[in-house]
Amino acid sequence: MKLAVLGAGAWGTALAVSAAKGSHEVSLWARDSRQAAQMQAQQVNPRYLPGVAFPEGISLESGPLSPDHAALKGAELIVVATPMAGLREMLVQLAGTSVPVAWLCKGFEAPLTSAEASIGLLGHEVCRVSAPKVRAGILSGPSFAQEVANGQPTALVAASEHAEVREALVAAFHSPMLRVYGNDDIVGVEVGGAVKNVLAIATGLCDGLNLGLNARAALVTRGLAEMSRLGLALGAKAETFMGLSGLGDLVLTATGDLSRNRKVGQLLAQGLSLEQAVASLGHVAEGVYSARTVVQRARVSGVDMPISEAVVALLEGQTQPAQAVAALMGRDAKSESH
Ligand SMILES: NC(=O)C1=CN([C@@H]2O[C@H](COP(=O)(O)OP(=O)(O)OC[C@H]3O[C@@H](n4cnc5c(N)ncnc54)[C@H](O)[C@@H]3O)[C@@H](O)[C@H]2O)C=CC1
Ligand SMILES: O=C(CO)COP(=O)(O)O
Repeated sequence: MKLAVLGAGAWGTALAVSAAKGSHEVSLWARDSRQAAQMQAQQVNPRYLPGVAFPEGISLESGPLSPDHAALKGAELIVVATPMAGLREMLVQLAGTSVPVAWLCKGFEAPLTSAEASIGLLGHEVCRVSAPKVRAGILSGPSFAQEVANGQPTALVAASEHAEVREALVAAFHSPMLRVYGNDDIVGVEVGGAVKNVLAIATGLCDGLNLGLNARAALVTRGLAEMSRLGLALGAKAETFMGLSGLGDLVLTATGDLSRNRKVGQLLAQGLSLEQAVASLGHVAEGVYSARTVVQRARVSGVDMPISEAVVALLEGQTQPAQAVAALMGRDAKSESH
């Protein structure tokens, strides 16, 4: 199969490597032509995935993306591997394609304007307005790029309302060490992937402040409850949150030290400013950019998300960690099912 992977960060590169090891032909597009040249020369991605040698079958591309770009020639599946901030721009270029398209980004797009009514969108909502005819989906689930690139066992979820997109993702990426499950609930899968990043900032803070393992388990569990409430309000199925992109990705990201979102929380706990924490990562931490929208969409839907609210207040400097903990612990007693 021939694939185009648009975006040569850690995750796009890891999946390109994984697919090429499965004897697929992969065009890996980097927006930075110097980065593409460096990868071509070294057969490794030194900036975003050092130490992982490219197998045969990966060709490097760059230059402004357009519908007739060489990277897309003959592709049977197009994978957008940019952060959420780049998704719309990519989809606009892909609006006329008849090839299945899937993105890897986990988050809400930032609101397009600063107007109060402007609200951030999930990937499938961005696609609905920017490339409505494209048959699209998302590949998500608990997966640190480094482990997938190492060939360590991983399970992903391919979510789309189109069977053809789910099947293309399975054909491209399912392999002996990478299981790809199908799911038609793209809303639930996208909400899971976006909200777990915000919750991982919370558990990173919790662990950085040495609040204890009980506190972390409480954040994960009550975080799952608020993720599910938002998902149901946006039209997701409840069972999706017990799956790979819900509980699975939440556990991985909230507890795994390879997580960039968790790292942001840990660095904030050490006293770094948000700007310092983000700058020290060298990679995107989508929870930082999605947190405000998670809370905004919850408010619009009448959904209570106290942990996400606390993360926003911390990120925006409106509260300090000790105050946030006191506010969460001081909430009225209530039934666990609410
Ligand atoms: N790294 C991981 O383990 C995983 C990442 N993801 C998701 O995949 C997406 C990409 O993450 P990574 O590859 O890890 O990020 P990264 O930070 O390693 O690399 C980001 C890449 O996107 C490019 N980029 C940044 N802004 C762009 C824009 N506006 N337009 C086009 N290209 C742009 C950068 O040049 C870079 O090549 C994120 O939404 C992330 O949440 C999902 C699963 C696993
Ligand atoms: O999505 C991920 C794991 O599934 C990666 O998480 P981070 O972006 O926090 O590193």
